[in-house]
Amino acid sequence: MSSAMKKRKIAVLGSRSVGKSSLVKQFIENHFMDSYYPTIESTFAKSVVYKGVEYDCHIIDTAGQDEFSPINSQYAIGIHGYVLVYSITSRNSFNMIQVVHDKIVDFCGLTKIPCVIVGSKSDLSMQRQVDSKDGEKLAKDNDCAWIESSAKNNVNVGKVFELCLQEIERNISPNQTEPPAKSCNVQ
Ligand SMILES: Nc1nc2c(ncn2[C@@H]2O[C@H](COP(=O)(O)OP(=O)(O)OP(=O)(O)O)[C@@H](O)[C@H]2O)c(=O)[nH]1
Repeated sequence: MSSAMKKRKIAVLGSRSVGKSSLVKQFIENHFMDSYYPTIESTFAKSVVYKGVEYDCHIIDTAGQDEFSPINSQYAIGIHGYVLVYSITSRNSFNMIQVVHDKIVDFCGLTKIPCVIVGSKSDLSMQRQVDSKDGEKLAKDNDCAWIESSAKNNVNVGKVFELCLQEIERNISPNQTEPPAKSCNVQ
């Protein structure tokens, strides 16, 4: 890996069982499993070329959050961008997105975080509980990108991480390498 490569740390958050690990595994390892193993936390690395620039991406797959989960400083400090995942089959998981988003924003004392909101399991349209329009509106209200994806069918998986890099670059000034949350004052 060239040292000139830009390092970008991305945290994947959202409720339990929405498909965070499946999304990351499909992106990194190009495979999907129907079985479910709850995640504690894993980090993956992959170099991604976006708009002709090579990025050394470190992706942190987190344990699922609920409304009572505190936002770990690990998910706030040193993170360049966020992938916030809900399942289109779970209204509760959709409602959690605003909660998690606001916790990060509060924790870091920022008004905006580089973020893509992802409606996962788009192949399960018969069980849909969240309209695409609701997803789009939530993203617009929070000035985030939005997309629906299926890790199972490998639909829009690469696009999720491209959008995240796009949001990061939109927020970062040229040559700046430190994430905005560096100023976050936590021991
Ligand atoms: N049909 C379908 N099922 C999916 C998809 N993505 C994940 N799943 C299934 O949903 C379940 C949970 O997926 P995980 O990727 O483990 O979910 P997670 O969000 O990482 O779960 P935690 O580790 O508990 O936070 C598994 O049984 C997956 O096979 C998808 O795109 N389509």
